[in-house]
Amino acid sequence: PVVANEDLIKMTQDSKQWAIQTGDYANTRFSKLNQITKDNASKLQPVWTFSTGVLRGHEGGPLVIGDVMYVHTPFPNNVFALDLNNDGKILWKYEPKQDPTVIPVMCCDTVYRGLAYADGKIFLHQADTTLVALDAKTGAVAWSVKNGDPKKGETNTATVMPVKDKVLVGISGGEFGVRGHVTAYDMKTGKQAWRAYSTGPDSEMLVDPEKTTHLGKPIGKDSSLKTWQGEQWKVGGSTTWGWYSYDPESNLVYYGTANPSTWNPKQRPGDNRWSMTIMARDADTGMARWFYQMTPHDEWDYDGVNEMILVDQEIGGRPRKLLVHFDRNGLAYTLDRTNGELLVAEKYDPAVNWVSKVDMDKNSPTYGRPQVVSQFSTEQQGEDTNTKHVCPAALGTKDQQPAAFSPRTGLFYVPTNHVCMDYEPFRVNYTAGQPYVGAILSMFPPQGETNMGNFIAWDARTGKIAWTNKEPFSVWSGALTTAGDVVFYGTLEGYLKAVDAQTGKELYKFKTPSGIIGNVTTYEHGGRQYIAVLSGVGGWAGIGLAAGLMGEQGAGAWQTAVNPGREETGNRAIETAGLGAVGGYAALSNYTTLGGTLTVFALPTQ
Ligand SMILES: O=C(O)c1cc(C(=O)O)c2c(n1)C(=O)C(=O)c1cc(C(=O)O)[nH]c1-2
Repeated sequence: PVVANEDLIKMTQDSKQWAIQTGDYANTRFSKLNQITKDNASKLQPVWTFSTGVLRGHEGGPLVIGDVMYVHTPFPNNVFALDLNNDGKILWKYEPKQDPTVIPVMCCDTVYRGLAYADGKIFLHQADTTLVALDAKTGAVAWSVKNGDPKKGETNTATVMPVKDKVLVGISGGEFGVRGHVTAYDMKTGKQAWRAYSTGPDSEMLVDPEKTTHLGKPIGKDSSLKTWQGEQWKVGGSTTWGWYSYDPESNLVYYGTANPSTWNPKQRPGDNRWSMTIMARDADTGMARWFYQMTPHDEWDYDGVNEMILVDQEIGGRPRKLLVHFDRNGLAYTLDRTNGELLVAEKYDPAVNWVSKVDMDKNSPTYGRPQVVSQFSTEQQGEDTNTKHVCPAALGTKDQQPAAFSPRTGLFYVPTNHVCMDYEPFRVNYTAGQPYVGAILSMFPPQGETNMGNFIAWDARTGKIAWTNKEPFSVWSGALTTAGDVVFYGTLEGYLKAVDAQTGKELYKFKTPSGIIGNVTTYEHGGRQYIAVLSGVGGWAGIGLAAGLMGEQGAGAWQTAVNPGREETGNRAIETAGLGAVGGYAALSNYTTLGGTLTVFALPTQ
């Protein structure tokens, strides 16, 4: 057996540090720190700031390891080690040289969801898929390896997941027909240990047709190949650009796969397995234990990559080991994480309309499948037909912005999008390294409403919303919850907000220099609790600002680059640029502008 990385597990249990992007292996984003409480949070103040020098979208957050904070930037993926004993003085920086031609191959801004730490090293997975191990003390390169090829559309935005003696990484490029995979590299040397594809032959997917299960049944031989026409799985997307969780007890890693390519469902008949799937794999070998495909034969771009939150709660009086997942498709799933049994699947936004419900009858032939409402089926409405008012929009009821869980309230705190879309699929041909999208989109709030976001509290045992805070825009920032019964999140206009975990009541807000799409973190240093967040507007929702697509010229350039032969013109060009985000989030430019800044908050000292 491999020696467990006890070190990192211990560090994630020490709330003074923030040792992994997800807060802990279970992805709860809960901190035991309790100096800041719901009774004093109104007194919070910004106490220090740091400019990253980079303008585009800043996702993820800083790590705190001992007395050092590690801050990353989007492309070009600079890394700063800051001395917390010396007002954030720069101890070292690492500035990788990357070919800028990777920028137009990134679908949804040049974001990076943050660094990882293990074994005295900082792990950086660059936009161009170079994975680098840096000495945490000096910034010297220990090793580096290439995980993909941007010339084929392969890029990276996800963080690295260190598990035991390996680091696990995903790949982006679903909008370029990239075939998704997860790859494990040896932590000490960078040598590849295993790679598990999301689609294709059993041997390349690391599945056992008899032992790997789907809803309790063996997946059988060639389970992926049988659900694609011909060799479409080779350019069928199902990338792995989201968050990873790990359960040391079972040694299973959990993550989700993204949309099948193209976005035109008529072009790829079949269930397109295993796109849109929650996967549980053995961390040492990569062998799959169980799968659950949430959206077979996707018709809306509802990537299944959002975080899997591992919690132990009682359901029906019985303690269960749960996996809770807020999917892009608008359904929140509660599963038994040991075997993939489906326990709860409910809408976490009442606006969701493409699905009536998930079939929960174990004896039904459609068990576990969403029941699609034909009016909102982009396949049934047909190619070159604009299917109107589908909710949620392609960016989902939630996208990459991770939720948090408090064991004190038993509730999940979920940053959400409250956005609908019109979706017109059209025929595209595959060319390596070129956009392979095949749909024209526009986005807007649900009919009769104006708010494009909600921040909600969710009970995963019952599948019910506990409370909702309306937000003018999608909440694209990851939540944090603490033992002080406070929940923190950022908004696209740039506010850092603290709310009461029980009621959602707003306790504090502060407008940072730019829109927030980063994840809120906390740490303790010198006996004081700090709250840290990166601002810097961007991501898919903020792509209009981040990539300069707002005006006619910017939108026009986007149309030629992404929709060649199917360019929209005039107002419609602006409305549909950035796959609908430019029009949908146009009003954001009234509130904020670009710029990467770290802002750190604390209570005043007496
Ligand atoms: O299919 C893919 O490979 C892929 C990659 C990414 C990415 O790497 O950021 C996003 C998406 N898809 C996507 O569908 C999406 O909504 C999205 C939002 C964001 C973001 O950071 O704001 N990235 C991505």
